[in-house]
Amino acid sequence: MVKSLQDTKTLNNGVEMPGFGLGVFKVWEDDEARFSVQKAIENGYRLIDTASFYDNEVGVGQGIKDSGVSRDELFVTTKVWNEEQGYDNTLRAFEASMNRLGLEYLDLYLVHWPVKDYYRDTWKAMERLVDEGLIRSIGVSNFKQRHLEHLMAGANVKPVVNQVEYHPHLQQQDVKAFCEQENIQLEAWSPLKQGQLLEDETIKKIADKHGKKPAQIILRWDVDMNVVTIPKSVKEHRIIENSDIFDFQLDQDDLAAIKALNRDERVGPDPDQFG
Ligand SMILES: NC(=O)C1=CN([C@@H]2O[C@H](COP(=O)(O)OP(=O)(O)OC[C@H]3O[C@@H](n4cnc5c(N)ncnc54)[C@H](OP(=O)(O)O)[C@@H]3O)[C@@H](O)[C@H]2O)C=CC1
Ligand SMILES: O=C1CO[C@H](CO)[C@@H](O)[C@@H]1O
Repeated sequence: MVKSLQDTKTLNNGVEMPGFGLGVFKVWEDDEARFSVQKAIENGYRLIDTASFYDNEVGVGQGIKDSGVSRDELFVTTKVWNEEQGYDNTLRAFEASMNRLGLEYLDLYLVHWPVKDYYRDTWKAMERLVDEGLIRSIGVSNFKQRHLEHLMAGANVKPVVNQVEYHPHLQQQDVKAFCEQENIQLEAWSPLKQGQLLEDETIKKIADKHGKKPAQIILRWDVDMNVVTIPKSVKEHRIIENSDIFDFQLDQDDLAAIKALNRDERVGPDPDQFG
């Protein structure tokens, strides 16, 4: 169980991954990405989640350097975008991401979406990059059980993480259970449903009960569900607020009330549309 911002999960390859981090989707300006990343790290975050699609890897890399925290204390994730998939393309995309980030090695590289006919070749390239010592761990994002099974049937390396849309309105019971069975760490994207869950009456009531903010209730729930979470904010006070979730506990009534909020409702695409 993660009990502090710095606590880690042990992945299926033995690597330690922070249980909580910063996401930077829609932080389109490098200066803003640089600021958020620097502030997050200064305030104790150790996991940063970007993607080549977010077009801010340069800013993320600068924020990491500005923070002054040593590279081996940080856990940096980026992702290979859909148009970059396939064996040779992935090798090229990885090199380009690393040049933008200005890093010598990457902690976690994810297949961003299970693009039909490509993701197995993408994976082969990622396995090669692990062999070459350029990436510590590889994983996937937006994979359903059938995608994971298909990938693993032809893989030498098992994915360590599956990063999926996950929040009280989309509790992903099936994929969560499969990942738990396979020892693949689930990671939540859009944990706040891009802000849409912050006005939910049930969440607000639980927040009032604990003297916390709605975002903190949702993020604490992620931690309790054993799901790594990466809320995005570009505001320092929210970056701090989002991580201030380790001084209280949700009780059984809270957990039951949040469980009942599930509607299987997405804010992003359904992975089925990629094949
Ligand atoms: N693998 C994938 O396909 C995907 C991965 N992701 C990853 O997941 C991360 C998180 O998801 P994301 O889509 O950004 O959405 P989130 O669910 O993290 O919500 C972010 C929104 O909530 C606001 N917010 C954050 N904290 C608070 C707070 N305490 N109080 C009020 N408002 C708040 C932010 O505004 P403000 O910045 O102004 O504070 C922003 O508008 C992404 O940044 C990205 O790294 C996201 C989508 C898809
Ligand atoms: O990472 C991402 C950001 O969000 C988009 C949709 O909301 C996703 O398509 C993309 O995977």
